[in-house]
Amino acid sequence: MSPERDPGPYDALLLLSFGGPEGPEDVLPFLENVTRGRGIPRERLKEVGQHYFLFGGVSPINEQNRELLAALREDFAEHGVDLPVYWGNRNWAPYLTDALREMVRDGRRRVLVLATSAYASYSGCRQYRENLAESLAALEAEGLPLPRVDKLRHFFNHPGFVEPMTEGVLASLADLPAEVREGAHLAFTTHSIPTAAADTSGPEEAHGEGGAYVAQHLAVARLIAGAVRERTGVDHPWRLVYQSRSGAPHIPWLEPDICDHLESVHAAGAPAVVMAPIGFVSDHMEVRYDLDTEAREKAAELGLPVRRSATVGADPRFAAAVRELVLERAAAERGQPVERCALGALGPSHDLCPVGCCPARTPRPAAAGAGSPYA
Ligand SMILES: CC1=C(CCC(=O)O)c2cc3nc(cc4[nH]c(cc5[nH]c(cc1n2)c(C)c5CCC(=O)O)c(CCC(=O)O)c4C)C(CCC(=O)O)=C3C
Ligand SMILES: [Fe+2]
Repeated sequence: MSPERDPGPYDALLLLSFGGPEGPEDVLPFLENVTRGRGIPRERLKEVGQHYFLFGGVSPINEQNRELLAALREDFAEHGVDLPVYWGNRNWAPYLTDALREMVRDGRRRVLVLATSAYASYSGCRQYRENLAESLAALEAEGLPLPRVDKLRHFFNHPGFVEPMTEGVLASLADLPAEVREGAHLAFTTHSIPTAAADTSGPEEAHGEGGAYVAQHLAVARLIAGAVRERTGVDHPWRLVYQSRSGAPHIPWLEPDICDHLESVHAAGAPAVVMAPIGFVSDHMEVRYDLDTEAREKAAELGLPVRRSATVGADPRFAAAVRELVLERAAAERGQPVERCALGALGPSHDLCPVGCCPARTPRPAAAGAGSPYA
C-alpha cells in the first residue's frame, strides 16, 4: 500500500467525545455522570440542568458527532484510507466501554483515538485518557483481549482546524452592519478552567503562567487574528476570554468571563464584537447557551452588536486534517520519517503525553500516554 494512505499498524480509529443528553429524561443522569466525584456545587448543577431543559433536554453534541463520523468515513473512503471508524463517549451513550468492546469483538488490536478536544489540559486530555484506562480495565475484567490504544496529538494549530475558524470570523465580520465592521473587536472564547489546572497543563516547565492551555489558545487566537488582518487589511483588536465557569466561587478560574469582557469593551467604546469559540470543536451546549443565549442577552442589554462565529464541526477540511494526522502518526509508529503539519510558533504537539502532563488532583491510571498501564 502506498504510504500516503497506509494507516498501519492501526486497524481502527475511535472518535472519543464528551456525550450529551438527547431528551429531558437524560439530563440529570448525564449531569451525574459528568460530575461524579468532581465537587461541583449543587446550585451550579441545577443551573446547568436548566440550560439543557431550555433546549428540550437535548444537547447538540451527539448529532454533531454523528455528522463528524460520517464526514470522516467519507473522507477516508474518498482517499483510499482503509480504516474503520467507531464512536464512543465519556459521559453518555454510546459509551466508550461499549465502543471498545465492539472493537475488540470485531478483532481490532491497534486503536488510534481522536478526542474531540483540541488543546492540552486535564479536562481536555488526561480525563479522556483516564476514562480510556477505566474502560480497558472493564474489558479486562470481562476477560476480553485488550487492544493497544494510542491518542492523536493535540490538533489546535493544524490548518484544517484553524482555517475553517478563520473563515467563520471573516463571515461574522461581513455579517455586521458596515458602519461598525471596521472597529469590531474579536473575542476568542474558551472554557474557563481553574488557574491551577491551567498552570500545570501540558508538559512540565514548557510554558509559563496559564500553562500549555493558555499558550495554545493564544497561539490560535493570534493565527486567526493575523489571517483576518491579511484578508481584510484591518487590525481588529482581540483578546482571549473565558466562559462556562463552574466550581466554587473562592477557587480562582481563568478570567475575564465573556460577559464581563463585553461590558468592558463596550464601556471603552468598541462598536461591535465577534465572539469566536475557538475552545470548542462543535456548537455544543456551552456555545448554544453560554454564548448564543447568555452573552447575546448581555450584548442586547448593552446595545452592542455581536456575532458568534462558527465552530469547525464536520467541516471537510477538519475531516481531511484528521486523515493527515492519522497517516502522520501511523508512519511515525512504523518508524518512517514524517512531516508534521502545524501553524504558528508552538509547533506540532507531542504524540505521547509525558508522565505528569496535565496532572490530576488525585492521581489515577491513564491510558494512551507514557506510563500507561496498558501500553
Ligand atoms: C476544558 C473543558 C472542555 C473542552 C474540552 C472538551 O471538549 O472536552 C469541556 C467540554 C465540555 N463540557 C461539557 C459539559 C460539562 N462540563 C462540566 C464541567 C466542567 N468542564 C470543564 C472543562 C471543560 N469542559 C471543567 C473544568 C468543569 C468543572 C468540573 C470538572 O472539573 O470536571 C459540566 C458540569 C456542570 C458545570 O459545571 O458546568 C458539564 C455538564 C460538554 C458537553 C456539552 C453539551 O452537552 O453539549 C463539553 C463538550
Ligand atoms: Fe466541561
